[in-house]
Order: sequence, then structure tokens, then C-alpha cells
Amino acid sequence: MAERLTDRILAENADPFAAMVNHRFVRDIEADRLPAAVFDRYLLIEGAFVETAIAIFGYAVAKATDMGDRRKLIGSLDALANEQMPYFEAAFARRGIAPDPALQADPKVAAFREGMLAIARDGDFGGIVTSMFAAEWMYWTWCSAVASAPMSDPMVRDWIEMHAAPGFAAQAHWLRDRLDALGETMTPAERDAAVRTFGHVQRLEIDFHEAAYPPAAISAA
Ligand SMILES: Cc1ncc(C[n+]2csc(CCO)c2C)c(N)n1
Repeated sequence: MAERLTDRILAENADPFAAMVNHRFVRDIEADRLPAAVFDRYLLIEGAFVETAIAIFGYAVAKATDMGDRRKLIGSLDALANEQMPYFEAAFARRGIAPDPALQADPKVAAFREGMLAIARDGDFGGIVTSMFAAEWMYWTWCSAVASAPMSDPMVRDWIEMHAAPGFAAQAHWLRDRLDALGETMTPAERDAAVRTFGHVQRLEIDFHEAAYPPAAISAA
């Protein structure tokens, strides 16, 4: 039997994937020492990313040719707009934080937003599934790995539990299975491109999570 495309993708991107799932953001959550100010910044950039994800899934619905894919993606869109967005609206109110345009303009945050959007806008359906697989498989991997650690901030705990939960695991596995099926009819060049896209997304994710840390103050001393 031919090699599954996602087995190859994960094997050839083992380094950037490991770098992301071992990011200091992950390590700080696992050790229950993530500064509240970092999680506040994270929620602000992450909430904005959910809006970007709505646009990405919109492109995917438009570019899909299979009605089963379209139904699944429309379900994800509904969850993003009607479950995820309210989570952020409530989180901002509870923590007394508000969207900050300067933070969204941070080059690392902008690179992630624009890079993910470019794949969806300029790429084909397989490219979009690859980028969503990259983002969701990575989240499911690290969140399920740290889910048993004690977390003092209930909002951090909720966030991790959401991405270790069976529903999110099922969505990540759906993307993996869908990409393997698409891979069977891809040309070798398209499969190579999928391998590169996955690595590109991990690198964008690493910078995105770095941007949650406030820049170090420059000491005059
Ligand atoms: C920065 C960042 N990267 C990946 C995910 C994982 N994730 C969870 S829901 C979703 C999109 C819709 O399914 C994605 C990509 C995230 N939350 N934030």
C-alpha cells in the first residue's frame, strides 16, 4: 500500500512540528507558570485569528467540490461564529481586555494572519485542508499532551480542554483522513507542495505564539 501523505508530511516536518509543540508557550502552560499578561495577549491575537479562520473556511466551502466536505466545513463555520467567538467575547469581558490594533499589527501576528489567508485565497482545496490539518493537528497534539497538568487559571484550563476534547480530536482526524484521501490523486509536485505547506504553517505558528510574549523592555542602564 502506498504511503499515507500525512505520514510523510509528519515525518519530513518532524523538526518544526517538535519546535512548535515544545514552544515556551506550551512549556509555560504545562508548568503552570504562564504569566497572565501573556495569556491576555494570546487571547487577543487568538480571538482575531478565529475571525481569520472564518474567512479561511469560507474559501474552503467555495473551493470544495464534494457535498460531504461542504456540510462538514459549514458545521465548523457555525461553531467558529457561534461557539468560539462568544468564548472570546466573554473572555475579554471577564479579563477586562479589549482588542488592540497595535498588537494585531505586530509583524509576527500579521505574518501568521496574512500567510494563512494567502494559502486559502491563492491555493486549492487540498492546500487549505493541508494548512488546517497543520494548525489543528498541532493543537490537538500539544493540548492533549498537557491536559493532565494542573492549571491555576480556569480560562487556560478551559482552552486546553477544548482542544483535547473528543470533538476537536475528531475534527483533527477528519482533516488528516481527508488529506490522505486527497493525496491519493495528487501529482508528486502537489504532494511535495503539501509537505512544504505543513512546515510553513508550523513556522508561522511558532512566531505567532512568540508574539504572545510582550517584547522585553529595553533597559537604559
Ligand atoms: C494560532 C492557532 N493555531 C491553531 C489553532 C487550532 N485551531 C483550533 S480551531 C481552528 C480553526 C477552526 O477549526 C484551529 C486552526 C488555534 N486555535 N490557534
